[in-house]
Amino acid sequence: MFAASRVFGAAQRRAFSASARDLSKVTVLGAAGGIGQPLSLLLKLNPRVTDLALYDIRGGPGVAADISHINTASKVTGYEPTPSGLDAALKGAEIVLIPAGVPRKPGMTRDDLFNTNASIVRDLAKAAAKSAPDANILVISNPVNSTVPIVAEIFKAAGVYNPKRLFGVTTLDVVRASRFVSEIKKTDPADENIVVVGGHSGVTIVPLFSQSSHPDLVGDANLLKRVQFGGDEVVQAKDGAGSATLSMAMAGARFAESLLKAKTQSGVVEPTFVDSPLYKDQGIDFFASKVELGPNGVEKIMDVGKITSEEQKLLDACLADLKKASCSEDSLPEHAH
Ligand SMILES: NC(=O)C1=CN([C@@H]2O[C@H](COP(=O)(O)OP(=O)(O)OC[C@H]3O[C@@H](n4cnc5c(N)ncnc54)[C@H](O)[C@@H]3O)[C@@H](O)[C@H]2O)C=CC1
Ligand SMILES: O=C([O-])CC(=O)C(=O)O
Repeated sequence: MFAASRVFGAAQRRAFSASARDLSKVTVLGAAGGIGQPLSLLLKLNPRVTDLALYDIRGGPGVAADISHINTASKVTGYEPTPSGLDAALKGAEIVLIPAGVPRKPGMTRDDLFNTNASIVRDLAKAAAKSAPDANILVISNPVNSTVPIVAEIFKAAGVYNPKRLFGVTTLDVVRASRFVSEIKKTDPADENIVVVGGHSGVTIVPLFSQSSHPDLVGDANLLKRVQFGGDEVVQAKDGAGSATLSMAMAGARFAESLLKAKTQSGVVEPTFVDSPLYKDQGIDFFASKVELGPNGVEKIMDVGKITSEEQKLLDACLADLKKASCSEDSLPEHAH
């Protein structure tokens, strides 16, 4: 038997019993993909999820039929790739995860995905603005630094934008940084929680080791490169077969779990790429920093805090890059406006 109890600890199962009456519908758009399938699997194992809706332009019902046989309580439904299927998948969702879109191949940057993924995310955002305007929208599709602002624009155009409910999922950067540090320091990765701020590509990914229990790692060029270009490491190793999927599924499931937990618990904090006041005066509307989550989504956006001069240089490079990304939002496919 493969039970949720083997994956989730006793404390989580107790928390589940307390909140079992809460219905938590979670929708995955792009559920049959490399990320979508393991992400859906992990969500099926999460006792806080009561209703799992799986949508893809191909294969959603098949993945749903498969996952629905797992003996956890949640209901799993797969939807046909039609406008009404998409609307039904979204109706009543509390969380919508979006891993729909194409992944990188070696030699590509995340920005090279923009032309294809911007329109995919735009169309899904339009459907979400109509059928799940109050849901938390968790954007995984790359380039995250641009796809998140696209969702904001679509929700604004529909008159339903709530900045507290839109998140670019940068959790994989935190997961990687924590893992890489634990390898160097021979610690339990579960005890490491490295703060990563900025965005989700190359130099916009800024780990703040000075705020960890290993401040000596500031200036470790190899570690910094692994954190900033961890995605490329996987793209190269997969050699044309895509980018990170399994680690991303874990990271996406962790972020969804944090949001669900934050409905009933205070003090849940995750770095995430949100509509942020921190650098608006520099023309940067979206920025990832530590965010306290709550029942309404974003509860509190924290500033980057105390950092070293070396980290400040990394942050300056990040801000310059994010500023370029913001300026080029005018170059969204014209239909995104
Ligand atoms: N935020 C992050 O940290 C990470 C983001 N990613 C990004 O996630 C995205 C997905 O990656 P993979 O799952 O590996 O790709 P994949 O190609 O394996 O899966 C994508 C899925 O999206 C579906 N899809 C395409 N258009 C759709 C639409 N209009 N509606 C619904 N579904 C649609 C496809 O049918 C496919 O099943 C990529 O853009 C990738 O760059 C990947 C890793 C980490
Ligand atoms: O590198 C990619 O293209 C996928 C991604 O965002 C990551 O693994 O961090």
